[in-house]
Amino acid sequence: MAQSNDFQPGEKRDFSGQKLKKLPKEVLALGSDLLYLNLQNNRLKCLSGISALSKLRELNLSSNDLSEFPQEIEQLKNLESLYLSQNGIGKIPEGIFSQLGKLKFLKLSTNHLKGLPSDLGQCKSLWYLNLSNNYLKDVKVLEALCSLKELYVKNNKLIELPAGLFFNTELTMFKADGNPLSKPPEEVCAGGVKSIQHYFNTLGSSEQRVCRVKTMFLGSSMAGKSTICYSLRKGLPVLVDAAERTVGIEISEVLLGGVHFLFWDFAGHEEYYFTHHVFITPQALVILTINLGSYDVRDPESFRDSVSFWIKNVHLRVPGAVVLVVGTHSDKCKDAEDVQKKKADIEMKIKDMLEQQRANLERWKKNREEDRKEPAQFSHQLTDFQQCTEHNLKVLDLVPMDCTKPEEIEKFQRYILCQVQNKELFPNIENILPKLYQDVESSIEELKEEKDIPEHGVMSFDEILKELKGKLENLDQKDLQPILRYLHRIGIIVWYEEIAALQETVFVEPSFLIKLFKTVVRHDLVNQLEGISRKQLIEENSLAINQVKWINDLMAKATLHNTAIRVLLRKSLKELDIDDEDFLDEIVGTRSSDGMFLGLLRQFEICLPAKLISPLNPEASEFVPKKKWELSNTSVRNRDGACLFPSHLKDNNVVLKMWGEDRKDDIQVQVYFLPEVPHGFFHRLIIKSCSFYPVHWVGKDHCLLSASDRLVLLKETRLRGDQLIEIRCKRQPSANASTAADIWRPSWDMILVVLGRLTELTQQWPGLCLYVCSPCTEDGCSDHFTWPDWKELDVHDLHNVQKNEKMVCSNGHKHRTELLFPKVGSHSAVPGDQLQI
Ligand SMILES: Nc1nc2c(ncn2[C@@H]2O[C@H](COP(=O)(O)OP(=O)(O)OP(=O)(O)O)[C@@H](O)[C@H]2O)c(=O)[nH]1
Repeated sequence: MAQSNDFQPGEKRDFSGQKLKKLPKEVLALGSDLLYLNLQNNRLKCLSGISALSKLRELNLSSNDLSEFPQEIEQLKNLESLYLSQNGIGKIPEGIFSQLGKLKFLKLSTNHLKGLPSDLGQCKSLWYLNLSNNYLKDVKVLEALCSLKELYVKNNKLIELPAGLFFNTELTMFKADGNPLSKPPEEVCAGGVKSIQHYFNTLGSSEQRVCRVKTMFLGSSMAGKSTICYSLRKGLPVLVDAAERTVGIEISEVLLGGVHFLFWDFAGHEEYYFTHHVFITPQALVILTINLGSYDVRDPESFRDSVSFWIKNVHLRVPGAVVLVVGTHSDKCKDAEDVQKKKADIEMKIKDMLEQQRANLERWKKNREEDRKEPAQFSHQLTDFQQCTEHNLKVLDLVPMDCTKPEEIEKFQRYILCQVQNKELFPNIENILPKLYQDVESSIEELKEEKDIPEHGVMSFDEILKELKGKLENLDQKDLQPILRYLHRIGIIVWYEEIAALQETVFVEPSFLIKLFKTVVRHDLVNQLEGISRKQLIEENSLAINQVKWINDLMAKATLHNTAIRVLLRKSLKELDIDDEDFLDEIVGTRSSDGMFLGLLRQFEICLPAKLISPLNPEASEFVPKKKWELSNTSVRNRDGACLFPSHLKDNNVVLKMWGEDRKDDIQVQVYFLPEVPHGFFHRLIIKSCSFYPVHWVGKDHCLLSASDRLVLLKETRLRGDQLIEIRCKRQPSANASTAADIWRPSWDMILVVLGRLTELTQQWPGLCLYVCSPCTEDGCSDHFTWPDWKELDVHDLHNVQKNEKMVCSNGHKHRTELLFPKVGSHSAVPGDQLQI
């Protein structure tokens, strides 16, 4: 790719971000002298006259309003680099690319392309091609691009990839996430070109077609999820006892009409949802179960609890999911008319809710488009909005059902089968897999039966590979990786490759893992503590007096003593009939060493390790008058150890007492969440941020972090109907700071660390869109200053894009720039110079 600085001053022109609607005459007059032209971020709809620039080697037309591919480009026979991303191009006519024999670099991402012209294959020098975010179903033509080194086809509609693409070209970089791929499946592509080549090589003649779909049952407690699950499995109504509540998630497999359904039955209590979201994975069928009998059309709470809570969370976590809504207990409704009334009400409210969310996003997007002053710096915020508005949660019409009737169960079986076989809804339930996949899966089953895999099923990648090699001699690491990724997607195992701390750990028995979590992540934790027997206390060398303290500390400080966790865990493991003492010790741990369970809780960011010495700051050491106060020794583990579970926090009193009043001259950053702050997000942010700043105070939706003389407050709040997390820091001039920017540096350091953690977290919710700004702090002014694309910049850039000493809001209020944006000196604010995102 040519760079603008490869050209002499007279050979290049930059007209980016000038709201141009047509090509400026002065440019066209340059004719064959011009080699480089940058027209990105304008409003161009056509390019009449561009053929005059016959020697052009690089042309940047990204972020314009082109809806048709400009035909005149065919005359720019010297073009080497062409940028056309973020336009609305729907079609490329035949015969253009056959004229562009020198083209090396082509960017066509984020357009509306449904197909590619056959002569694209004639661009034999093309080494970079970006076609991401289009609607392509077929890329066979690219097999002819023998020089191709980098290819991006993310977020298209590709089902199959042509094998020749990976054997005839020089491809080293290939990205295809977000396609409904069945050959090869997405998880093979995630392993890169080598993994795809390996897939096609091993596929050979051993090709197997496998139809499988992970099916997740979500909905409030008592809605009838387990009843449907069991009944579908049996093909007959199975009535579950009302006292029998699902704890955690139950997993089972059912074969219906040639399709394997992996049922994941999630417990309905909202408290359980905190650990559920990590198990809600893409490309699955979601069955949202609603109890029609108890649903009340006049009560907004009824819709919130039984419908919107679930739909909103699915939307944030798996934005492209298909949600099938089923209304159980139709026999408990007054009559058929009542059933229809409730059905119509729920469908209408869902439609309204999704439309409102969409309209809100559009409104934000439009605002951003209108007030973009230096577009290049804000283009990513816009792209985020664009992508969010394109997410399309498909919610199917509600199916009313009486789970006590055999004919309704049969009808529902046929219905879900019909839905998953609909290629529009589920383009890739069929996967074409090498036989090795089946061999590995069967071998895992055998190893379980032979007890070579421990009952808890928690193993390192290397251990599982070693065990499997005993059965499949030639299996190696590169074979196993995509197979485990596939088994994770369809719900047979759990493997969080993307979480650094869990990369090496494979959970071969997901339901066991989930049951363990439910020991402590549950709505009735206080009851569980109260229910501990004397015998169980003695086993952990504890007394009844300890039990009272455990309960009090949980209720007052949301902290659960590690000893109490051990007692509860031992109890639930015994209930699961696990009595192997060595195994129990390994999981439960002892007073002097943490068991595997505590490690898992922390790795999954469910709780924060804490100490119980100070009521304000669990990590701080005790203050004794006249004795030197020392920093707490974090290496002393477990003695007095406990875990903080933020979901049990009831108010913000402790935080507010330390922080005092908000002040007008606080520096403030607002992070708007669209459509909303996901359930459990703030609690995870508390855990992440407090792990970084050990001196902290926490509350229900507030958290205060401290480092040297700085305090940074985070709070989840609402403003004019929008949800946001606000980050504040009080003015605290440092005695030895020489400039105004230096005074604020330590505060911005902390804010940037928090923002880094926050962004890291948002990756778990792909349906989420963030908008970051600093508000104008004048009384009554609602204007704000948009942050540039801070995720993309390093800290120095962030300083450089704010050139002014003062900035003025649209209502004329002046602010010093260092109070609005991180203005750092010559050294970096965050270790490593780059925001750790
Ligand atoms: N009459 C009637 N009873 C139903 C129907 N569906 C479920 N039930 C009963 O409703 C109760 C709750 O059903 P479950 O299947 O346990 O509910 P769940 O959604 O799994 O609840 P959690 O385990 O708490 O998440 C059970 O007693 C079922 O027998 C139905 O269509 N009609």
